Amino acid sequence: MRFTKMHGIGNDYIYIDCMESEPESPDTLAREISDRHTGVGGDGIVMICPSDKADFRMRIFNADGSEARMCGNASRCIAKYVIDQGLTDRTDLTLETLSGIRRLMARKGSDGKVESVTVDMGRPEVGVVDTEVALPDGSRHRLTAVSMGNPHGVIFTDDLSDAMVLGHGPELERHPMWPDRANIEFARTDAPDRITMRVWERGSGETMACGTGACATLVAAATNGLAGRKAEISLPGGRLTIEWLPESEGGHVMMTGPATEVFTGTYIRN
Ligand SMILES: N[C@@H](CCC[C@H](N)C(=O)O)C(=O)O
Repeated sequence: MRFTKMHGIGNDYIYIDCMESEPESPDTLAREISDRHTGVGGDGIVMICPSDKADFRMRIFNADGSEARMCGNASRCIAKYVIDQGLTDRTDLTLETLSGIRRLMARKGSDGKVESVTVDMGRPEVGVVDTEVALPDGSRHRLTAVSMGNPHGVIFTDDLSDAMVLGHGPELERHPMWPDRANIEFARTDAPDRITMRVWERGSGETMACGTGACATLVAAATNGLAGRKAEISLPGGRLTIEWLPESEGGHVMMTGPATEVFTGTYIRN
């Protein structure tokens, strides 16, 4: 099976061109091929498929085989893939996801390849705001729930240590407050337009970046009065610019960041 390894600020997936056919059991494939010791290694797989509603369709599976409804970093990488591979000659595209249709606007660099992409991530849905969650170890965390088409719990804290992220992320992901687990963001507001965060992703563990997570964090920060509606979000793998447009302009969240191809290869399924 041919694949392309790509990443969006370190959030790495194995991209499979499914314009002709889809692999069997993509959930099992995602678990096998994402393994960093016995597979290619990645945070999951992304399938680029034809669509009858948009220019292309995305399916994304986390490293544990669960299918996700949306992925910000993969949306940018798909724009790069389909444009650089000549599957389209347009740079303003639509992408069907399980959470609806998203608009991708790509910019090319001097080498003619896509360098950065802005994604219209749609309207966020804010759930509980600044609610206390208690864990069995006695720790208490205040979180704000935001859906960016997938579920996020954002915790504002100055403690971005491993003890916090790796120690509490797994339990918070599976807290009974979520019907279907959630992605957990640990964020510190450095200024009204600058936020630093780490993310514990549902189904993949800590990743270098999460596009939907960065959007959810900006929305949670603005909702809690901790930031304005536009900020640069720094993640372990790099930076994204996130803007939550005013209600008068539709209230959508716009995400801008790079997309990078790493290598291509052939995976032999046993
Ligand atoms: N890394 C992604 C989100 C991937 C899916 C997520 N783990 C989920 O299960 O919802 C991003 O860049 O948005």
